Amino acid sequence: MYCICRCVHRSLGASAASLKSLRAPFSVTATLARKPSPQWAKEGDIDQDDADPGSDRFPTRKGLKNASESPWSRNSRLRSKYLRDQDVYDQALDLAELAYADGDNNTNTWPSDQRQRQRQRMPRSAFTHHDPALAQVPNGHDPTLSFPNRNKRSRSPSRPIPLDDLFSEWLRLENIAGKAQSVGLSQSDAAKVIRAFASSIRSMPPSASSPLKPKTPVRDVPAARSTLNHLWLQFLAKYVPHDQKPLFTALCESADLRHPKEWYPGARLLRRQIIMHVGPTNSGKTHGALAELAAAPSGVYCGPLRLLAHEIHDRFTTRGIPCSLVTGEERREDPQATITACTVEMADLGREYDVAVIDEIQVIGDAQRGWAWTQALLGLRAKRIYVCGEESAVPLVKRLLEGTGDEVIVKRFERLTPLKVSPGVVKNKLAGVQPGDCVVAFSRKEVFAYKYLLEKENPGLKCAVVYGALPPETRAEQARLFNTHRESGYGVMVATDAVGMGLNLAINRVIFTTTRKYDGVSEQYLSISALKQIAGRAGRYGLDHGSAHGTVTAFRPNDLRYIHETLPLTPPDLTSAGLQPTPDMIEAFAQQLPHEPLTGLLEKFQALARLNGEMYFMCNLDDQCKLADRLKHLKHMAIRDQYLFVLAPVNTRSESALAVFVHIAEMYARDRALPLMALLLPGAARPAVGVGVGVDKALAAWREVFTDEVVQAMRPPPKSTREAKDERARHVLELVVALAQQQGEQVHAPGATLDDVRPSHAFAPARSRDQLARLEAVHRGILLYMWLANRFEGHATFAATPRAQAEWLLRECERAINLGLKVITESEQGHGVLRAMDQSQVERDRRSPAKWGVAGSRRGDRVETEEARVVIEEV
Ligand SMILES: Nc1ncnc2c1ncn2[C@@H]1O[C@H](COP(=O)(O)OP(=O)(O)OP(=O)(O)O)[C@@H](O)[C@H]1O
Repeated sequence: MYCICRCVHRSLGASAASLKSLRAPFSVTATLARKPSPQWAKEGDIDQDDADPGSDRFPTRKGLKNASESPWSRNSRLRSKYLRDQDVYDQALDLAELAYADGDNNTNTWPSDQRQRQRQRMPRSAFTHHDPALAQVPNGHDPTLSFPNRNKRSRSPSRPIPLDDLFSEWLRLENIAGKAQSVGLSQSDAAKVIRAFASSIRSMPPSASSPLKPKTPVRDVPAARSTLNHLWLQFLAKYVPHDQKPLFTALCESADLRHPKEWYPGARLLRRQIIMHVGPTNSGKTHGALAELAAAPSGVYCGPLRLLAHEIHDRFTTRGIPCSLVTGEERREDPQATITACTVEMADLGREYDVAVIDEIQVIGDAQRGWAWTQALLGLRAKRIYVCGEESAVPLVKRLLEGTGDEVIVKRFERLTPLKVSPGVVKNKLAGVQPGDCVVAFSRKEVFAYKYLLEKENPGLKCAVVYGALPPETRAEQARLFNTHRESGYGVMVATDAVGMGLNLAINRVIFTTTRKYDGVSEQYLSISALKQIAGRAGRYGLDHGSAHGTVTAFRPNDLRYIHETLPLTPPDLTSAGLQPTPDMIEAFAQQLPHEPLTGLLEKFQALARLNGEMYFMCNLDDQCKLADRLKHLKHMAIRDQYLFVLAPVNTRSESALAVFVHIAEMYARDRALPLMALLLPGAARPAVGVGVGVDKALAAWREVFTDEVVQAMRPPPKSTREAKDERARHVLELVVALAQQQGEQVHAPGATLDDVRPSHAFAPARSRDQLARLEAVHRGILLYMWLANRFEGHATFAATPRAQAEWLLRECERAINLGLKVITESEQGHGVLRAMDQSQVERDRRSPAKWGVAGSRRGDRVETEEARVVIEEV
């Protein structure tokens, strides 16, 4: 008891007033601490992902250093990684004791990365804003129960669960311990408050209207979660230091996200007709919606990818229907157009349309991007909205629109061509791959390894490739090569799961190299939805793929078995839609905490946000927090601007991408011009500008990439005219001049003439995989620059680069990537990668044979079971 009191005392810091106000409640919880309730505090209550505390994944919040700056940050936070076992509360106390004994009471750690990952428990790579390829349902029931590593959030909404289990899950998913700490409680105090809360829930008098009934399994899980959230905030308020209560209340009000329908009064004034086109892939649901859009006097298409927005834009314009294009990075306004093709985040909610199309609605449940679909669904001002996607979204969409007065009509579609699962694996493995096949792997490395091996094994065969890091335009070009393989020779497509959305491919057979994918934490089986989406690419209706149906198969029997069992299943219904705070909300929130850096604001907003948990979840703000952490030195940059910056699509796992991001932000904060070229000089995977690159160097650098050899190798495109070349040359000159001016130099260097840079290409084509990766990074850098330039149009930082110039550079970069893909010949390294993969796969399968329901072990491709042998012989 003495220990406990000492911990509490110390953790409360030096403030006597706070101590006074907190002593009473904590003496109660300290008593409770002797009667732990392990069921409610078992493994997983607190983040378990054990990572290096010094790594970027755990940004340390150092913005405010002492109690006089902010009482919210004065208490110590211990690393929750220690708190993983059964009795979180006792351990918390022990650790607090240890920490204070070490004098380590300034450890200020906020494991938001783990928290969110635990919360969503989904493959992060499956749906990032860089590569939103395939929907993994982060909520709802996953019936692939016979397979391990299934989504841990999965549970049938109708199956009652014990209150204890629900509570444990809620603690973990909502990171309740973290939330308690974010309002100023130390970790040990937070643990005690949680226990007191648990106790109060258990002893609550039964009420007919409450979904929480002591000792009774919970039936309505979403409602129960929502009730817990609500009660928890009320409960927590009691432990907030007295002088902080008004602030706490005001912050809670600013973070109230319970009524998103009311955010869009314009849409609420309309009585909209929502027509849901649902069905499997390749069922014509988008085709039908686009036909309605084409016939409408005005309208908008909202798609999940830049690639799709471009495709729809091209489709309309080639048919003579004027169409504007709006993506985060590009804007091509046609004054004649009444139709717009855009990415869903860019949907204009201020404009009225006759018809709108929202594609791939199931992404509404995505942990990162779901908010954009929620916003489009609730906020679009269109008389008729066609909502296309999976059947799993129907119940959620209906619930979201209840009470809006909108009419919801559901039209169901069937696949236009049958999809068959092959009875056996691919005969002769790599040698058995034929033109029209799409080989699916799950990393860029594997894609190139398979490309190399397939081309080696099958002389004369060429492989097109598609993976997430490729620019959309390059993916489209690779798709074109594959679709015209009789002329181009690119008979086989090797792709990651990025192939699952947005490309019209004449695939006859999809071959899975594996059905497991690393999700950033561990290897998981593909979800039903992801499997269907990829497999469904086979047998595309209307394209000549050489068969009346599509086929799906695998190289390995285990994978084929998974496909056989999983493909007929129905994806679980989505249970909630994503929400994300708007810049206005963050700004209002920030006004109450004027000294708090953006990272802290985002963390606190998440901690205090109130949502209707029956229908909504808060989108993952991990990446935004990471980016915000990188901007914390820019103290004079307005919070709103910082927030807009951190919403930009940046690969937070790439240090060079982060460096480019920070560099642009620094230039912005100082109101300094930053021509795009300054980011792109050779060797400037990191920003080069500001380190004394002069005109001579710049010109030399340009000459380096415009070598005769490169120009010869690239050959001007057939359509290239003298004027086109001159235009390019002018761009180059302008860029050089802009760079020179930015360096405060005059342009007097010899060589600054049109002739010198004609015919010119900005980038040399990649000749190796590393060079290709560099070009891909440059491409992402250009896109980031364009994205920010669009948000901060007219600002001095971006004014130095006209949009046309940026687009030209983008196209040039894509050109170099496209050419690179044609000339790269892989080394033996590829073989090594694949062999290693193969071995580890075999090893894994051997270690866990029973999980398949396959009784037997594997040797290479042979499965030693009667059943499997039959399968193989059937081939
Ligand atoms: N009525 C039709 N006439 C001609 N082609 C059609 C028709 N309906 C669909 N298609 C073609 O069939 C293919 C699949 O259609 P669509 O893209 O609408 O399917 P989907 O169900 O939206 O599938 P996915 O989500 O995979 O794109 C497209 O190439 C489309 O052009």
